[in-house]
Amino acid sequence: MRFLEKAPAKINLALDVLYKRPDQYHEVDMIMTTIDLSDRIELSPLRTDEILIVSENRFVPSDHRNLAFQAAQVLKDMYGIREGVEIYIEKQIPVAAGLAGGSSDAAAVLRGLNRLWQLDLSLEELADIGARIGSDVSFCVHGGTARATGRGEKIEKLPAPPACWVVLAKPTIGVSTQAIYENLNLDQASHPDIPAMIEALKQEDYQGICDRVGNVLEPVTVQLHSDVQQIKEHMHEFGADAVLMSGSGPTVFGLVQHESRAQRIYNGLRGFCDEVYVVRMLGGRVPLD
Ligand SMILES: C[C@](O)(CO)[C@H](O)COP(=O)(O)OP(=O)(O)OC[C@H]1O[C@@H](n2ccc(N)nc2=O)[C@H](O)[C@@H]1O
Ligand SMILES: Nc1ncnc2c1ncn2[C@@H]1O[C@H](COP(=O)(O)OP(=O)(O)OP(=O)(O)O)[C@@H](O)[C@H]1O
Repeated sequence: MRFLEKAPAKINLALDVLYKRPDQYHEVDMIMTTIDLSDRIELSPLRTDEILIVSENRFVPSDHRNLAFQAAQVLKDMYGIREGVEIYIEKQIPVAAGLAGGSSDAAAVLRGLNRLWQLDLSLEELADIGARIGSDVSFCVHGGTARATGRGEKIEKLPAPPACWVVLAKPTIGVSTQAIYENLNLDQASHPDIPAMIEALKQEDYQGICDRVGNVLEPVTVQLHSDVQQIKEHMHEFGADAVLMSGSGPTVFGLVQHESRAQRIYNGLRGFCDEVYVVRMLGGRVPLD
């Protein structure tokens, strides 16, 4: 028997950093939402007691460095499971992009193994376990739209944004999340208004959401990689209603309400950027054109 799980990417509609903690992590306040760009995870029981990672994507590690491997290992250790599993990862989310691809794969493995191994854990319990693997994993266990605080592991559900299209453009550079946090100078940061963003979500106020997107990590990544700024400018030029870098980058997203506009931005950006995607915001409540 095989168990299938979808592992959707996330974007940060707002990302604020409050201070650096003694444990070297940063206290954050973020609004995250899942988008319709997903990896597919397939879990198959093995006769041998091992965790096997299979993926055709050459950037995906096939050993303990894979967050999906770590998710399976944590569950095995915690619950004394003496069964093996093959984890097949069909990768659609670009790697090291700021879209939480690895974290979402790990979250999908937690949800899937909870079923396969009949552990009967709640999403909250799985999210707590996920926090041991990475700061974005707890959010990815729940998906949807949420405020994430602490180092990212404290999750409060929020209403989904109004239906809209998301254009993603990833420059061909890799970004280390750790390096971006280390280069952040909080004295110079311009902080997004998180309560106002939450209010806009509650009011289903698309323009309000667009007006309030903000990411304190964006200037840090832009300083190191000028491509990110260029892509942002092109997205604005081609008519996006809001433009922001996701997470620690380097992927930039643009929001629009109409598919025709999304297509125009896509066509315009293809000239500058190899990896461009048009996807829907997940959990939108109004039918899209
Ligand atoms: C940038 C975001 O993706 C926004 O959603 C997250 O804050 C980062 O989440 P992540 O990639 O799951 O991060 P982790 O794997 O837990 O941490 C990677 C590194 O990022 C830095 N880090 C991460 C999260 C956080 N709240 N403060 C940090 O300073 C730490 O140096 C850490 O060693
Ligand atoms: N399942 C996985 N898929 C992709 N990369 C993985 C996975 N597990 C571990 N990695 C490693 O993690 C690194 C970061 O990849 P990932 O795609 O998760 O980054 P990201 O989207 O920037 O994450 P985040 O937004 O959570 O900071 C990669 O360079 C890769 O070596």
